[in-house]
Parts: sequence; C-alpha cells; structure tokens
Amino acid sequence: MSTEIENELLEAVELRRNFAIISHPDAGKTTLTEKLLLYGGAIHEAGAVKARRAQRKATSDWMAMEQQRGISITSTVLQFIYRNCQINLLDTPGHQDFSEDTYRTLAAADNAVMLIDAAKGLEPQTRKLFEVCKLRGIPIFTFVNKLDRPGREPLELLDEIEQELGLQTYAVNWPIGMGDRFKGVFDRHQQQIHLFERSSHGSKEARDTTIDLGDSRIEELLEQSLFHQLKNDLELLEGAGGDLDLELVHQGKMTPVFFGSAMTNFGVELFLKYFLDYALKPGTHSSSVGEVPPSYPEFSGFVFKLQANMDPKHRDRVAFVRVCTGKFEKDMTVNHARTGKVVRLSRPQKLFAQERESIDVAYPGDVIGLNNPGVFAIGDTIYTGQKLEYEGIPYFSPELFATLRNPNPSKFKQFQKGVSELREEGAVQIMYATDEAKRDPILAAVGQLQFEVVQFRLQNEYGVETILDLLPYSVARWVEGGWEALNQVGRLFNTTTVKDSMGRPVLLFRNEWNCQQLEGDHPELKLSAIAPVFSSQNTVL
Ligand SMILES: Nc1nc2c(ncn2[C@@H]2O[C@H](COP(=O)(O)OP(=O)(O)OP(=O)(O)O)[C@@H](O)[C@H]2O)c(=O)[nH]1
Repeated sequence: MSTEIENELLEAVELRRNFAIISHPDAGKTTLTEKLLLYGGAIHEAGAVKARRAQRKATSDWMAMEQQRGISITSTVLQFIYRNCQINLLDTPGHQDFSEDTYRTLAAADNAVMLIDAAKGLEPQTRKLFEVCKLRGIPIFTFVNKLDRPGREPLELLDEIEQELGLQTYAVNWPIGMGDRFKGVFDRHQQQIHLFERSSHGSKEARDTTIDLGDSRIEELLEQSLFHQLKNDLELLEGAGGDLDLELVHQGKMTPVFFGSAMTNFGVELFLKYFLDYALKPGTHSSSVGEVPPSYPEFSGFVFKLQANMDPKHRDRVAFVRVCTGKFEKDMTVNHARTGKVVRLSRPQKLFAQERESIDVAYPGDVIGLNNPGVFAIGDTIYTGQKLEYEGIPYFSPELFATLRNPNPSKFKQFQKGVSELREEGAVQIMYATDEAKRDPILAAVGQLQFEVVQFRLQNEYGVETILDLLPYSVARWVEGGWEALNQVGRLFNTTTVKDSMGRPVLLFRNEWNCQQLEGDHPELKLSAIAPVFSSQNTVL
C-alpha cells in the first residue's frame, strides 16, 4: 500500500520530464531553447533569452573574463510547464565554453535532444556528447534544424545517424519541402499535414493549418510537386523501416527524429508534444543500496556541477543538485554521504535563466542550487533516512593538456591551495608526472576555457600569476589494472605515463592513432577513456 508521500511523488514524477540539448556550436541551441520556452509559455516573445543574456553581459561583472570574452560560462536550468507537465531543460554551455561541465550536466539528464543542422549533419561536438549519452544509455531525441535553408536530403541524414552513431532512427515527422519551399511537416503518427506560416522573425508561434492526408484542400494549399514528393518520401520511409519502438528509445538504441526550423518555429510544437509523450520520466538511480525509485519517500540527490562566483555581490559558490528521490523542502537537514556531516539546506534556489529565485519544494527530476561554502564536491550524495550513495560522476578523457607553473616561489602555498581547491571543485583535472622531481601539475581539460578559468581564478582569488605550457597530447587512457597491470607489460612506446589526482596511472598519447597502436600491440592491457571517480570511496592523494 502506498503512503501519501509516495503518491505525491508518483504524481510529481508522472508530470515531469527533464532533458539536455546536445549540439555543435551554431546548430541553433539557443534559438530552439527560446522557442521551447515560447511554446511552454515561459516567455511571450522570442528574443527574451538572448536579450537577457546580452543584458547580463552589460550589467554583470561576476567574472571580468566573461565580459572580456563576451561569453556565458554559467549553465542554467530552465523550467517551463507544457500541457500540465513540468519540463526541466538543463542548459549545457555552448561553443567556447565547452568543458567538463557539459559532460557532467548530462549525468543529471534523463533525456537528451540531439540538435543537428540540416546542412551540416553530424558534427564533432555532437558526436562527443552523443558518446556520453550512449554511456548512460539515455534516450536521444533528434531535432534536425534549419529546414528553412537548403540542406541535405532528410533520408541521407537519417542514414548518417544510423551508420555513424549506430542508432536506429524513426522519423516522427517528415519535412514538406526545404529552403524557401519549406512549408511544413507531416505528422506520421496522426497522418496529418501541418502547414505553417512564418511570423515576423519567428517571435510568435507559427500559424499552423492542419489537414488530413486525404483532404481535398491539399491541392489548394500545397504545391502539387511538393505533395508528390511527400507521398514518394513516405512510401520510401514505410518501405524502409520498422515502427517506433519506445522500449528501444528508452534504452537509447533508437532515436525519434523530428524535422523543423527553430527560427521560423516550424515543427517546434509538434516536437514538444511528442517529446512529452515519448520521453523518460524521472526514474530509478543506482546507489550503494541498489536501485532506488523516485517514489522512495526519503529525499536524496547528487551534486553534478559546482558554479563559483555566480553572484558578484556574494562571490559564493552554488552546488547544483539533481533530486533523485523523495521531496525536497526548504530548510530541511540532510546527511552528506562523503563527510558524514549534517547539512541544513537553507537557501535553496531554483534556477531560471540567470535569475535566481528561492524555492520551497522540489521533486525527483528537478535541479536545485545550493549555496556551497566549500561543503560539496562533484558527485557528492545528500540524503535523509538510511545512508545511500549514488555512483558518482566519472572523469571523461581530457583532450587538452598543459603544465601549469608558478614562477614565484613566495606564492608556493597559495598556488598549491588554489590548484587543489579548483581540482576539488571540478574546474579541471590535475595529473602529475611520474618523475617525483617534476612537481608542476599537469592540467587536463576537455575545453580550452577550463585552462583560462583556472589561470584567471588563481590570479583573482589566490593572487598567483601562472604560466601555462601546452603539452602535445590529445588522448588520455586510464589503465584498468592500475600500476600492477602497467608494470607487467614493460616498456611502452609513443605514450607518456602520468598519474591522476588519485595516484592512478594514466597514459597520454599525441593522437588516437598512437593509442590504437598501443592497444593493438598490448591487447592484455585494458585501457579506459573514463575514470569512474568523484565518489567518497576514492581517497584523494
Ligand atoms: N535559417 C535558420 N537559421 C537558424 C535556425 N535556428 C538557428 N538559426 C541561426 O543559426 C545561428 C546560430 O543559432 P544559435 O541559436 O545562436 O545557435 P547555438 O547552437 O546556440 O550556438 P552557440 O551559442 O554557438 O552554441 C543564428 O544565426 C540563428 O539565427 C533555423 O531554424 N533556421
């Protein structure tokens, strides 16, 4: 028999969906986000998110660097209600801001939306982020964007996704025309044609005329040649493929594909509607006490991201917590699994765009921001009731490496402290040479921005000016059997061995090719692109 709280939780989960967008810069993530908010009623006119970003740039000085470069380093959580359902969009930083934060945000997402530019198809950053999603087996919804411009053939794009990502595809809607002749989409589920009208700059919802496939008005409303083309395409599609299999979608093996144009709003609402129907609701999580369902009445969640200095007035840190089970209530006290301490969560924050607003309750699938005066680290679990601990968030293979030097011996202590705190915070990974005489830390990152943040903060917060020497590596692999396994294989070529902050061996390579060669030469050596850490089971050096 379920208790009252369980029922409340089940109801909340039923009405919640959470996702992150994965895309390559310029595919239209900001535009799509904005249009989703428009259809979700969270904004009334598109342009607001961008405007707010621009305004923030003008008014905020939280990090001079952000201003200097005109970029947004903070990623946020956007919430909106659509058809009674609360949708949480975990915004991943785009473009130059690409960093480990982007990967970690995916650890808190139940679904991913893969946004693709119709003219470009799959691009490198999308592929990388896809790999992270694949690792977690989360459902991936594909939105092929910019159909209002000349692009590649829709069938060719589906083929690319299937071949390159190994994902089965199912086109939920199908574009009618492309470029200037992009008129709308065909909804294969309802067997209806949606013809859209452009609004000025797409700032309002697009007018949508919906007609059945057999409706005689088609001839007046749609050019003959486009209608023929649609019928041919649909025949091909029917002939080529199976049905939508939600089980496969939920296992991350099949992707429902949508075509549209975020700029003109074509296909955006249909996408949202089907996303709601098909997406995974907040589900169970693996923990030290087994799989815990969201309806487990005790509160628990994990920290997936730390953000420093979001508010210039407070120079504080915020820990972003994904709620996994139970109900979060303001002022509640929780246990901190790693340290065993009891923490009162007194100023929880909901994060909408760049504004922060205090929240009273949150449910599984939500993200809350907690003030973090040095209490939380990435991967930490907080809970009430019986002790439990979530699996932690892995380190992902960095691609950029550099030695960080402190040229001023009188700043030795500050330098050590700064590097160690920034590492704990997850700003960058730190590795060391195996040669004890070489004590300069090696910074390892997935995005260039991480280096800049570290140097900037060391100077601003710790008063240490540093020198960065880039290293010629681009691939890192952890040795699964540790030092013992590594010592057994003897001398290795075209690789450099370093140790990570836990003292474990990591091999650095100049390129993939060298890495593959070593794997070919030493099949007995098991290498991994991911180091499962950030959990209290691991001791830090
Ligand atoms: N023609 C067309 N242009 C689009 C569409 N969606 C976005 N764009 C344009 O593509 C460019 C990039 O769009 P953004 O939404 O800023 O892309 P983004 O992925 O957020 O880019 P980053 O911030 O660099 O990651 C802008 O000039 C948009 O106006 C679309 O559906 N059609």
